[in-house]
Amino acid sequence: MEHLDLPPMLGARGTVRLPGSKSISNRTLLLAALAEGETSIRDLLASDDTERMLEALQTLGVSFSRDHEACTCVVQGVGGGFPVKAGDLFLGNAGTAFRPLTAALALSGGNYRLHGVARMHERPIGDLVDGLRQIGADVRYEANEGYPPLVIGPGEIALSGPIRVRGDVSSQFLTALLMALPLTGREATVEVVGELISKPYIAITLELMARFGVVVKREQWSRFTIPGGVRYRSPGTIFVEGDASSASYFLAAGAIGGGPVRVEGVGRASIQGDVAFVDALARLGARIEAGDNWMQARAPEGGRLKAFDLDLNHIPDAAMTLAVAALFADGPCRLRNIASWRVKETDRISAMATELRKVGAEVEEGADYLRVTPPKVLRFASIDTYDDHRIAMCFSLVALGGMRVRINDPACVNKTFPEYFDRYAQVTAPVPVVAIDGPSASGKGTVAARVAEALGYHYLDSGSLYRLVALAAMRAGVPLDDEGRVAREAARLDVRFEGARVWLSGEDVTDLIREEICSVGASRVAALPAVRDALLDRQRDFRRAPGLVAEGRDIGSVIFPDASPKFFLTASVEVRAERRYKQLMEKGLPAKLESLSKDLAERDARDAARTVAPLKKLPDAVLLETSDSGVEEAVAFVLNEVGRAPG
Ligand SMILES: Nc1ncnc2c1ncn2[C@@H]1O[C@H](COP(=O)(O)OP(=O)(O)OP(=O)(O)O)[C@@H](O)[C@H]1O
Ligand SMILES: Nc1ccn([C@@H]2O[C@H](COP(=O)(O)O)[C@@H](O)[C@H]2O)c(=O)n1
Repeated sequence: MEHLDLPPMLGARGTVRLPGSKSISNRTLLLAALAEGETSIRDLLASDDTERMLEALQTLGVSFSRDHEACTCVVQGVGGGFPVKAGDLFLGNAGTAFRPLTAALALSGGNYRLHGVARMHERPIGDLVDGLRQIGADVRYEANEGYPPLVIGPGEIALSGPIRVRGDVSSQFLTALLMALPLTGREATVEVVGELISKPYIAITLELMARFGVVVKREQWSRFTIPGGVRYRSPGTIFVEGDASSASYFLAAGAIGGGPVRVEGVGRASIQGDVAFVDALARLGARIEAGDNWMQARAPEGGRLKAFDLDLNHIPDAAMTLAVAALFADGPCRLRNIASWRVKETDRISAMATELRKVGAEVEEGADYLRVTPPKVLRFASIDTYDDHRIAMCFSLVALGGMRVRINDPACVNKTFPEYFDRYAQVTAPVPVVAIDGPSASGKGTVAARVAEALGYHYLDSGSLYRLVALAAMRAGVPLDDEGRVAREAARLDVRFEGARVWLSGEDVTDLIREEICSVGASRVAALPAVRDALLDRQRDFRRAPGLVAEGRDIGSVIFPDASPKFFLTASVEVRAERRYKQLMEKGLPAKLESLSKDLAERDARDAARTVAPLKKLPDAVLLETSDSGVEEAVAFVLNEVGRAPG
């Protein structure tokens, strides 16, 4: 499976222009299609869910033209029911397309089949179908009672009493009925059974219907009346607000990562309920500012977010972002009244609990709540995303805790925000890595350690890990060409670095691993792909704030390909052999110049010839030839490239 590795971040700061709201985009497309006249929709979201809606409308005989660059779509309304009276519609996992189209097609007098991806066929739709059947609609289940796929025929529509629909599973059932009922041309009343959840989404529906000329009379949140004889009429041009749910990731990034992070395209004047996310974030101590169409978040005065216990029924989607923000709170947090999570793209309560535990949180999962106790230290985790865009987006925030995180199947964000990770990269600052690769005894270690000290960064001598593996394998009697067994030694290496000293299973082996037997052994085990794999994460874990200087053979190519700057440090083989000879003599270790020179040449040849992560100068690495220059000059050169004057 594809994955995206996000490095640990130093913080977040900047401005993001948001893509159009999914909820507004798909409602507006349907209303524009059903309306009389031409509607120019500006700032329309381009994502999987809107594509499914547009494909369906095209199949149903609605014509439109799109300017992808300008995010504009001009829809020629059909002025009532759809002209095409038969069709097979695939709607992916787009609830905002599936539910409203079900109701509109049930009142369009044709024969249709609606289906989607496997998960869509697990998401309940029975309450909507029951509501439609009350007025004579012909809607049948193709497979499982209460779930898509659906088969729709021309029903005998009769509006006598109020239509009763449950409001406590998904507010989209009510939205679907409300948007479709004007197609009957008659007065219709809908009564909500049970407590209506996610009310702000109904507010969006009513607001958009009003913009298309149909004003619904609302009594509390339990009774809605559509007047008789009304028709949708195009408002001409309509602007789609930025997506308030998508804003939540960036606002949380500002609150966790210092900020300020500002989002543009949605603000206090929004019709989307999820703008209330900033109020929740303010309860966590984040410093919030907002205007009509922008919002901004910064970290709390004291830096850390406050623990919370909140009813989040009104912002179910943005609430997922708070579940991840809880990892950064100063105590256990409770997210309440979120039962609707269970019937979304996946069972979000269960999925979030599973993934939060992976990064080290203690999580209690209830039927309609989550209690998240933040870990003392975040753990690296490979986050499964369950084909759920919001899980991918909200877990990207883990990297702001200074811990790298892997997001599996990152393309799932295409559902609502295809450019999410690009925008995320624009407002986050990864922990910097300076990479120094080069052949043996070129001076990488000496230079890298000095540069790290000057910058106040951490230091990784990756070669010492291969030396340690060779030593551990030799001690365990494992032949150095037995890839599986050597890799197991690498995976369970019990190693501790303390300043310049290295400890293997409690023993100081600093000098031992510098002996030629370990040098040669290291270069042999380093050619084994399974061994390199086993040491990958161990090396990546060295990337911690405020930064890292790492040296080896594949730092710039494999371990930290995003390192900047990268150096290739080298010197002639004769010069390097002499340096190594001198170095070993000074340490009182045995050495012969001729055999050192031969060994170095052989190691270099082996390192350069191996199939995995061979030693080579990368096109984006700066060459540093030190045959005729000293350590001070090399250190000054690197610091200068890093943008820091040697001092
Ligand atoms: N530019 C230089 N001029 C002279 N001596 C140098 C220079 N750079 C490093 N040295 C010396 O060369 C010796 C070998 O350097 P060092 O151990 O840093 O190399 P290395 O590339 O890290 O080796 P290895 O790959 O084996 O770990 C050290 O004693 C160091 O002081
Ligand atoms: N990134 C790296 C680092 C080292 N190796 C191999 O380990 C041997 C010892 O490394 P030193 O830097 O301590 O000399 C070296 O000869 C390489 O074979 C590596 O493959 N990748």
